[in-house]
Amino acid sequence: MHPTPDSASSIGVPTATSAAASAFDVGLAAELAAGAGELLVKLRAELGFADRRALKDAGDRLADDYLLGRLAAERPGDAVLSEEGKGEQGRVGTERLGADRVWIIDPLDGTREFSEEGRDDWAVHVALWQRGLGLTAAAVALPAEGVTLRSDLLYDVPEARSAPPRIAVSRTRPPAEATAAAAALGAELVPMGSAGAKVMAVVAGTVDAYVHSGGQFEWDSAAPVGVALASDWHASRIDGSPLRYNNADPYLPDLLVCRPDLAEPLLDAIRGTH
Ligand SMILES: Nc1ncnc2c1ncn2[C@@H]1O[C@H](COP(=O)(O)O)[C@@H](OP(=O)(O)O)[C@H]1O
Ligand SMILES: [Mg+2]
Repeated sequence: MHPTPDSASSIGVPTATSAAASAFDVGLAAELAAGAGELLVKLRAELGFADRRALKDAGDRLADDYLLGRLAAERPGDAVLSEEGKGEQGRVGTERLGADRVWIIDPLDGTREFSEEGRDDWAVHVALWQRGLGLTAAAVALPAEGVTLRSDLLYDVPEARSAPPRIAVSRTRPPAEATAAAAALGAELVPMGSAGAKVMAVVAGTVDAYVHSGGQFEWDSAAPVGVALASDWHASRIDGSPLRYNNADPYLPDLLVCRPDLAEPLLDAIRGTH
């Protein structure tokens, strides 16, 4: 049973998810991501953009407190890995390493863009990792667009376009691999903030690929990758190996998310740069 997509807040159509995925977990992921997103939209309106540092800090704190509070209430037996969390719930925590169910959350991805007036490339990530199964539920809210993408909805891979491919990259640190891959494929680079916003631009068909390297953590990609994989988009490390989550060290420095037909050409081009 899948929730009916609400046309105002969701795109995509219901999809068959793996038997391991619980509709309740995906529903919670989407509710929490959208709920944190609403708080962040209000905060932006209240604080304004005069003090960007204060806005970023307040946003991180507000969304993290909300998500940790709701997860503690709704799923008290589960562990959490959060960018903002501290101690057992943060990057230095070890409790999650023995847990069977771990929520991997990025309360505010694209913090820089969140603090810039008029930008909508920022996101809230909520994913569930389960031992032996990997990512089984995921939601990415794009609050400034009023959209939440989720792993129980299908985001169809469109027909290949005849136009040159478009590759999303970090606005502030576009990796050399992406520049080289773009040159090899005659592709155009599209600078954008937030890992979540970039992966969602891929599954929405706005761009054809997202290439990142040079540093990132599990929370930056878990929920976006969970959404993309559930709809059969390609997601891997840039050497083609699988993305693995809930590692002792959550550093996960690179990824490629793209249309399946572009995976091999892009991986070949990236390999050529190494
Ligand atoms: N070299 C790096 N090291 C650590 N984190 C990085 C990184 N490059 C990008 N990221 C993180 O990945 C997210 C997307 O970055 P970008 O917009 O540059 O593509 C941001 O998450 P946060 O906004 O949650 O910190 C950013 O901090
Ligand atoms: Mg992030």
